[in-house]
Amino acid sequence: MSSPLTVSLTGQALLDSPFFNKGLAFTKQERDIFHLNGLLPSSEHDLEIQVSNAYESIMRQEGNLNRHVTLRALQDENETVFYALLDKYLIEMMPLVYTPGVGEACLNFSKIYQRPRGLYITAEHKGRISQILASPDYDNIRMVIVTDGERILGLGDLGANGMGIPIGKLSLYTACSGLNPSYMLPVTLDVGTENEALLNDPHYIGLKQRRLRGKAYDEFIDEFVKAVQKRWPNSLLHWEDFAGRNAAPLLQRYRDQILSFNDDIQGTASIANAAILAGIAKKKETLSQQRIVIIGGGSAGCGIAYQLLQACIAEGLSQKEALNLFYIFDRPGLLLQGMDDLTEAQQLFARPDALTDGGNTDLTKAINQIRPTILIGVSGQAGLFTKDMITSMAHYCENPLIFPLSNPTSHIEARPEDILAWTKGKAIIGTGSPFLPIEFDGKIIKIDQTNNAYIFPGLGLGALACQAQKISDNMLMAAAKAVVSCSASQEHDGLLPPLSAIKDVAHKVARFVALQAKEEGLCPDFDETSLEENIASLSWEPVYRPYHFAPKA
Ligand SMILES: O=C([O-])CC(=O)C(=O)O
Ligand SMILES: [Mg+2]
Repeated sequence: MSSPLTVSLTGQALLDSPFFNKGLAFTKQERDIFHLNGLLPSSEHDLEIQVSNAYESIMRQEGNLNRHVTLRALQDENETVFYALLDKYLIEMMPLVYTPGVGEACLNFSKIYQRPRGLYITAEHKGRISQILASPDYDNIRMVIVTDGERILGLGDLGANGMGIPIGKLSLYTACSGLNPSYMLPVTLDVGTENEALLNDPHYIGLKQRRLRGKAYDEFIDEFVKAVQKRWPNSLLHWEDFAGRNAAPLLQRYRDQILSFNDDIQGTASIANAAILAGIAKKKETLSQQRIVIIGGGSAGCGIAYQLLQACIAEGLSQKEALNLFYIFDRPGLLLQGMDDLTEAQQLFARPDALTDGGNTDLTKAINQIRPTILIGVSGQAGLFTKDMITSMAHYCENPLIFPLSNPTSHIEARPEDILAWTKGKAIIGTGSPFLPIEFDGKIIKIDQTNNAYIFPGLGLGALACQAQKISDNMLMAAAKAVVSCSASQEHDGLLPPLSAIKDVAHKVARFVALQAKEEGLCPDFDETSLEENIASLSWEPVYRPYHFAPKA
């Protein structure tokens, strides 16, 4: 039996606490001690029955959105049942809690909003952020997941409705790595929105003003980061779904000041890197033999390019030789040196020479000239990979690696069944959102969900467990290598380990990340023999522990 927990809540307040509530699983004795008599029907149910009831009530709902709402209501009622359910049915529940279900939830967030969870810090709270964080409810926080809602998946600016994302990511931290949910805080920085539909929607829950920009935005973010650092000096700040224009500058500004990472830039890059390294190993090739086209030069696209560039350099290429392998396309077409308004990240990859014959802006023409071996989509634009593009790619490359990574499913650049048909089953495919295996030519082909969910749970756990001062590029590379090594040790045909192994992956990622931090001198107080103990102290299991009552001190 697990060790007892001291609890000071009683009566309705105990039933209203999702972390402590056991619902019908409170024993007769607990019902006496915690003043629950009369508040619950007589029957005592165990966790197994509660999970099976919850599963049925979710599956009874029609469609992802209703199922997401039912799951979220369960999370707000009883976190033990919620996480025990995720444990048992992770493969079925992940697309509801996470992409694509969470995308639909964010689009409808104002309408499905039920109970508060996490913090909404708005532009009106400027000057008072520390006060908001000061509540004793947040004494144990070790992980803050923050968004400003400007680039929610591939859906764009959803303002405060983007809160679904940090909540969903937090759920996966616990489901995949076991991090204690009471140590995590989802935060939305509501600095306004440019989304006209939301500004005009009477149901919208967020601040109805245009986004803070420039100095006002920077000052607001700075107040928030400093308040987080002061309140929780040993915490990790996870940046999520900021627009390209802010994501990279914020990461650069703060990555050496506070333990932090940007999941869209670094987590997505790390998993794309893992899948690509596994893919080229399968083809018995090296990175230097690749030509890499990335469609979408935002945070994810440049992040992927940057980490692959490091991998090429580690393989022995000079920076110049390595840069020559990359072609990034964004709204103006192929990124070229001298273009106006390139971000710093884009400038590094801007090419010296244009393509000929319209290839700069016509993707099929570009494919014919570049003859890429790897095509990555992080554009957020559904259907951008056309049949012409993909058949051209397969014409020049026997087994092209094709990764339409945009989320949710409705925004994918091409559906895997089409890519398989257009390439006669030759393409090696990874997607950002989940797809069922596809039957092609009598064979069942697994589609790897190349999603940062393979990386961030273990990365966060590992960085906290070794008390890293910051997250280095090599720690992200170590995370990718951990995934590749899990994949190599499993019997399967895909590039990535099966999703069913995601917990083992998270623990291996955590170990690789912590050891890499140690090697780089980024965690001077950490002794690797205490890694498992440190991980255990951050972890939690969805089981009921016996409760002892003690009044609040
Ligand atoms: O949330 C996901 O599924 C992956 C991700 O970070 C994004 O698409 O922004
Ligand atoms: Mg994201």
